[in-house]
Amino acid sequence: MHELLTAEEMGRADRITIEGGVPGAVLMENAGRGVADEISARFPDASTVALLCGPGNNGGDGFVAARHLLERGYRVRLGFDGDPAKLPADAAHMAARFKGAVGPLGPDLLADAEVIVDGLFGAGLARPIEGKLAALIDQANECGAPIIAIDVPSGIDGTTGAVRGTAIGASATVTFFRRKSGHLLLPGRLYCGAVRVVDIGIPAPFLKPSLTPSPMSPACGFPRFPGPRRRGTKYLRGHALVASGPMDATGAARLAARGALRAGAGLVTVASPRNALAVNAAQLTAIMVREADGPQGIAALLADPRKNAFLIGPAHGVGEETRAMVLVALKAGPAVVLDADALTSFADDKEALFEAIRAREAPVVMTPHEGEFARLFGDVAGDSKVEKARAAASRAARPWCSKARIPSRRRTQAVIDANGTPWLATAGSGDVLGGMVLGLLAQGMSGFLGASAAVWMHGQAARIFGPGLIAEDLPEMLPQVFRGLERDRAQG
Ligand SMILES: NC(=O)C1=CN([C@@H]2O[C@H](COP(=O)(O)OP(=O)(O)OC[C@H]3O[C@@H](n4cnc5c(N)ncnc54)[C@H](OP(=O)(O)O)[C@@H]3O)[C@@H](O)[C@H]2O)[C@@H](O)CC1
Ligand SMILES: Nc1ncnc2c1ncn2[C@@H]1O[C@H](COP(=O)(O)OP(=O)(O)O)[C@@H](O)[C@H]1O
Ligand SMILES: [K+]
Repeated sequence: MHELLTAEEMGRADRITIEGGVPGAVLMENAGRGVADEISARFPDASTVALLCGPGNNGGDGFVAARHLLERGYRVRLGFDGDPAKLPADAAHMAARFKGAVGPLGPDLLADAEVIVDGLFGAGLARPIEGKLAALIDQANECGAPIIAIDVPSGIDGTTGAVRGTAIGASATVTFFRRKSGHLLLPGRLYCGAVRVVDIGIPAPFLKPSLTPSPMSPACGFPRFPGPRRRGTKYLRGHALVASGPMDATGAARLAARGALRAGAGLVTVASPRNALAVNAAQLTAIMVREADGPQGIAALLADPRKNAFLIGPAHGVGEETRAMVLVALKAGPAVVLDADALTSFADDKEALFEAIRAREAPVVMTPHEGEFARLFGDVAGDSKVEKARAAASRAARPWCSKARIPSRRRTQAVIDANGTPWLATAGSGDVLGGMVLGLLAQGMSGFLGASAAVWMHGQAARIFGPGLIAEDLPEMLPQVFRGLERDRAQG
């Protein structure tokens, strides 16, 4: 299951199911029982469970879970402060069916809890949590007992992943029907723990996956992942070209070039300014070096149609020359990856970049980090990163990639990466990512799939290496990433 839903889409799924004849109380019963099942499976030996129930249907799920836990022999401490008469109908029904004691929502609930169930707020979170409930959330987080969140940790926006006021830090989250985008987007992802999806009886045909983002995984298109052909040559695996910065800033291009080579490009060349030729040549072996000064130099190299993918930006320098080189490349035939300085160089002339992108057919992938994104697309509207990314993509009207979120030209396709690790927060890791995208485009992958696959592989490489990672390590982990993919494919 790869689809993700926004809170609004989930509400629509509920409504359509209920209108189709499945009572809301049945959905809530299934949801709450799913939560109780998760507690039973995870904590078979616990005796005391505290349930925090809020004023909406998330609280209703809590009442259902409490009833099942009571029946299974757990000692249940349920906190609910509201007026039962003001609960939504299904939640009120479930509150009436719960026969255990109900106490106030306060720190006493947590005193001897071995497990805490968070049913304060789910999809209906409408504003920042404040006052007494915010304090209770902080106390729950600090008390040391594991917390199981119902649907989404209270305080996390299920669509954007933003923290509203404060938020429950869950060990696990039990959600219903499908994961929501807020389970994957940062910072939400860090508050969810393991996310388990429970089937509550919403029929799958409701889904129009084209309207939803997807968590990125090999199943999102890796069956079309390129590899060498049995009787192929290196020329059939593409020739990637990377523009080097000046003499004192060449490392980024070499990192990217190594990423492209390890990602499988048949040939990789660093296009180097004359004054940096010796530095580059002294540090490259399988990767070639060619002289290319300014836009004419790049145009001359790209006149060879076998050079089918070009990356510019990492440590390239911001200014008129970089701008001119980007425009030359966009006029030529290869797939183009724009990163870092290649993007910043257009901060004051964005439309020139977008026009040049719109005027070409071959793929363009942009890999801005947050700062670079803001320089080019700071004024785009949208509540979530996904919406902002989609708005930006439609402005440039091309597939693009923004570290960890990749929408395409078609508004319908968006992917959120869930594979990255904080070990990637190291100088030059983004340069390697740009090179990996380049290497996949050189092998003929589309902009969208190439960028998606590269971001996933980048995270996977970092996971395999683990602690102590530096950018140079990333390309060297790719053989293991490929082996893992082969293994998964062989095992079906
Ligand atoms: N629909 C279905 O069939 C199914 C739904 N299911 C479950 O329902 C959940 C969604 O339920 P929901 O829509 O009732 O919203 P929920 O998250 O309980 O909160 C709304 C309440 O909180 C209040 N409130 C909001 N923010 C607040 C704040 N900061 N501080 C204080 N108060 C705040 C808000 O007040 P208001 O904004 O109206 O003043 C309102 O009273 C969903 O996550 C899933 O668990 C499952 O059972 C499957 C079947
Ligand atoms: N804490 C983190 N968790 C997951 N991924 C991260 C984290 N920090 C950085 N990354 C990833 O590392 C890369 C850093 O890119 P960037 O900032 O452009 O680095 P550089 O310019 O040094 O090459 C991006 O792909 C980003 O998503
Ligand atoms: K919750």
